Amino acid sequence: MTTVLRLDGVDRSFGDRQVLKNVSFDVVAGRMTGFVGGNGAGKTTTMRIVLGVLAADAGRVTWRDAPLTRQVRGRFGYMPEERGLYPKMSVREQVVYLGRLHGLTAEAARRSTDALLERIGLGERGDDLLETLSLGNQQRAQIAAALVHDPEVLVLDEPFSGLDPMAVDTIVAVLRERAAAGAPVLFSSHQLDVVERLCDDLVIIAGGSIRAAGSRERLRAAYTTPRYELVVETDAGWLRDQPGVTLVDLDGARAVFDLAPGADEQVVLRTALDRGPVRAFRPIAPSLAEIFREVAK
Ligand SMILES: Nc1ncnc2c1ncn2[C@@H]1O[C@H](COP(=O)(O)OP(=O)(O)OP(=O)(O)O)[C@@H](O)[C@H]1O
Repeated sequence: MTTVLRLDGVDRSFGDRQVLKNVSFDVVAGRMTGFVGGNGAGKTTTMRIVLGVLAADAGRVTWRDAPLTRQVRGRFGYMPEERGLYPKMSVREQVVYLGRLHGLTAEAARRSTDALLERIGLGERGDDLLETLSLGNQQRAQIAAALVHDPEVLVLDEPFSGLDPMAVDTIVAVLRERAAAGAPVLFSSHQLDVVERLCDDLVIIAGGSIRAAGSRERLRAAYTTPRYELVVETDAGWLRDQPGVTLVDLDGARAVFDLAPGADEQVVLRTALDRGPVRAFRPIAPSLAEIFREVAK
């Protein structure tokens, strides 16, 4: 897996308040990286530094092992937190304009804009002024603006906020296509369910420090105890006395429990079978919300 974008020891203060502390993480080619943190954790500040809108006090941001230049950043697709399309310009006109700014010919910019607007469900609204669109549709237009020049990497600040579930699905599909075609996507969000569905890699920030980073599977394995669901036919209360078992939830014949490191789930299953029929026995993957609570404490 090739790292394309790397942050290495980035610090940033505003006045005497340090809001980023030694921020380091990698964005890998072809993958979707979710950048997750609570309000004020430092996501926007980090993304602004990546895009060169803000300078870091210390540390480096590199692109394919070389310092990030203005020219390289020109090949980035950016959706800033403050958005920034013109309310009084038509959607198509300004997406074309942004494509031209990024070096596309007029013809290429028009073609790319029309295809994108169609793809994200704004085909019929292209000639409308941005300000006449609903907030969700304005957000779709912002996504089109970030994608028009077929960027090599996408850096998106809260791309899903304000979108209805159908719009989220559309945008998720478009971003997945881009990632699969080679353009990695770094996106911030505090909608953990969306991040969970979308990202391959996760970076969790809290209080300006990176608390965890890596593939979703690795983080799942590293930060949570193995959890299982067992459904039997009679009361499952006997689980309480099983070595290594901590009951999380017991509802008659259904139990959810954590298993201590080294304890064998097969032993629990065999004990259950000795006592009668087993209707279900399965590991439960921890949700991203649980991992987040665990590492952002
Ligand atoms: N220009 C600025 N001047 C002073 N403080 C700032 C500035 N920009 C950000 N901050 C502070 O830096 C901290 C990190 O803010 P940032 O916007 O990066 O967080 P965030 O993770 O994007 O939060 P949110 O999810 O609420 O947008 C916050 O405490 C914020 O108040």
